[in-house]
Amino acid sequence: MSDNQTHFGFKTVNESDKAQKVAEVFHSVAQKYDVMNDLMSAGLHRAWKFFTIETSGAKPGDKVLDIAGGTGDLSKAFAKKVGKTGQVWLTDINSSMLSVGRDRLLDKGIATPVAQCDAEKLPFPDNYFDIVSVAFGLRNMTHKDGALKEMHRVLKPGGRLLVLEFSKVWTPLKPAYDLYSFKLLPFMGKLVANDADSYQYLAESIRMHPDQETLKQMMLDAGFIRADYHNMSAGVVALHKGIKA
Ligand SMILES: C[S@@+](CC[C@H](N)C(=O)[O-])C[C@H]1O[C@@H](n2cnc3c(N)ncnc32)[C@H](O)[C@@H]1O
Repeated sequence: MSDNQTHFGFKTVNESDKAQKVAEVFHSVAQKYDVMNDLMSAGLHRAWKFFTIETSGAKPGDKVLDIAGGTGDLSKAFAKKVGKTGQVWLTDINSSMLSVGRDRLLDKGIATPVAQCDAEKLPFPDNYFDIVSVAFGLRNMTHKDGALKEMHRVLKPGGRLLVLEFSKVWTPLKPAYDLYSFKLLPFMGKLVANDADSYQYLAESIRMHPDQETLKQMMLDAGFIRADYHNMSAGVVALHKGIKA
């Protein structure tokens, strides 16, 4: 792959085209995103997110940045933890996902700052947040190393990064997981969201994402210390955590 090319699922595309293609996926799925999440994971994504929040150690008064926050699941849970003295920023590059998220939070009585921004160019000062989270977002970014450096920059010394992402599944489960991802997922996407292609991209992008050890090394390379991960559901997802020194 040449310097200015990257992956969009299994396809090789110009770097300049990837963000647009990812944007089309999330504009298309935004309205059905939450129902599809529950359906595709049989509700498990709730447990993965619960574990993420508990691992973060968020406490009253903390400042939290939820990157690629989409429809706001993590922001909602963080807001409860940090209370009125804390701050949670729901951010995402995609206006459709963000407006679903903002409305959901407002419906729950949570008034939190919302900002449309690219994780690769965060509009926040250095050393500002106690916690940065990114759930199922890193996989979609063009320059993952640059995004990780930005996450490191905006964290205070001692601050934590939590990356919740699909990862490499336990090998004996791979055939069944492949069948599920490449046959059933696009079928469900077509049925519920009238969009098989976006869910085909989901399955492909998961396979192209760095595995547990590679992502851990990428976090260390971005400047994090004590980077480590915890597999969930046999490695279907992993929660990586790193600290800014
Ligand atoms: C699968 S959704 C995850 C939403 C939410 N975090 C959750 O766990 O339900 C991925 C999100 O990543 C966002 N995203 C993709 N590239 C991004 C980027 N460069 N910067 C910020 N957000 C991005 C998409 O717009 C989308 O809302």
